[in-house]
Amino acid sequence: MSALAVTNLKVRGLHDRLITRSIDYPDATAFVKVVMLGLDAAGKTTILYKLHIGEVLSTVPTIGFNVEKVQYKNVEFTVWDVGGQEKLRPLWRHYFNNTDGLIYVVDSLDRDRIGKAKQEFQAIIKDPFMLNSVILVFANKQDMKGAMTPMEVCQGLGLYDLKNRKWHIQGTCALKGDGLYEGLDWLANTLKELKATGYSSVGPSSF
Ligand SMILES: Nc1nc2c(ncn2[C@@H]2O[C@H](COP(=O)(O)OP(=O)(O)OP(=O)(O)O)[C@@H](O)[C@H]2O)c(=O)[nH]1
Ligand SMILES: [Mg+2]
Repeated sequence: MSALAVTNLKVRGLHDRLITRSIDYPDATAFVKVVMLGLDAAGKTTILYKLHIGEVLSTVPTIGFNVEKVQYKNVEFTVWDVGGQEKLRPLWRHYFNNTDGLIYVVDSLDRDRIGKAKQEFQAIIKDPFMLNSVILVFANKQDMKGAMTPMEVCQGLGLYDLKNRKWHIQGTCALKGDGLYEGLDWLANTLKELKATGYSSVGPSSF
């Protein structure tokens, strides 16, 4: 867990859900909490900082979590990036409460572990705290030769079999930033639509 993440959490953390204007992004009018999960080395931390500061940082495997705010249009996303190593996965469920959306990141080059990625994914979305959260899958590392296409990742995770869930898959390259904002666009629009239809997500997001 980085010192930066701890500082952010303590100073800006839980009170964020209670305020209507953000210190970080004063023009934001909607606030959502997103948890970003996936197997180790899928690219979660790279994605988080590409979105947060627009740069590719040199990463080390995350022990614990990073949390940062990202604005897209009028929406302020609080994105929790949780370490994906096997020994850390039992801790994922501690981040599920009050979550509006799941971003599940897959290393599209890692054909050997797509079965494991599916197993972990299915366990997350069946958790009682995640039953109402919308699902955005990033089929990451699309820049790599031999990477699975988003459709292959979709089949690999069993997305087509999901019933009564809002989901979307997006091919991404975190290093270049390709696809990341398209994914946030879908998340923002989908959460807005749900709110407009009176469907209440578990989190107190305020569109
Ligand atoms: N080629 C390529 N490499 C990427 C991409 N995204 C991330 N990587 C690389 O993948 C490696 C792992 O990235 P991380 O962001 O640390 O992965 P993580 O999902 O946070 O891993 P954990 O913290 O262990 O769960 C790093 O060397 C990144 O530079 C991508 O889109 N393309
Ligand atoms: Mg990480």
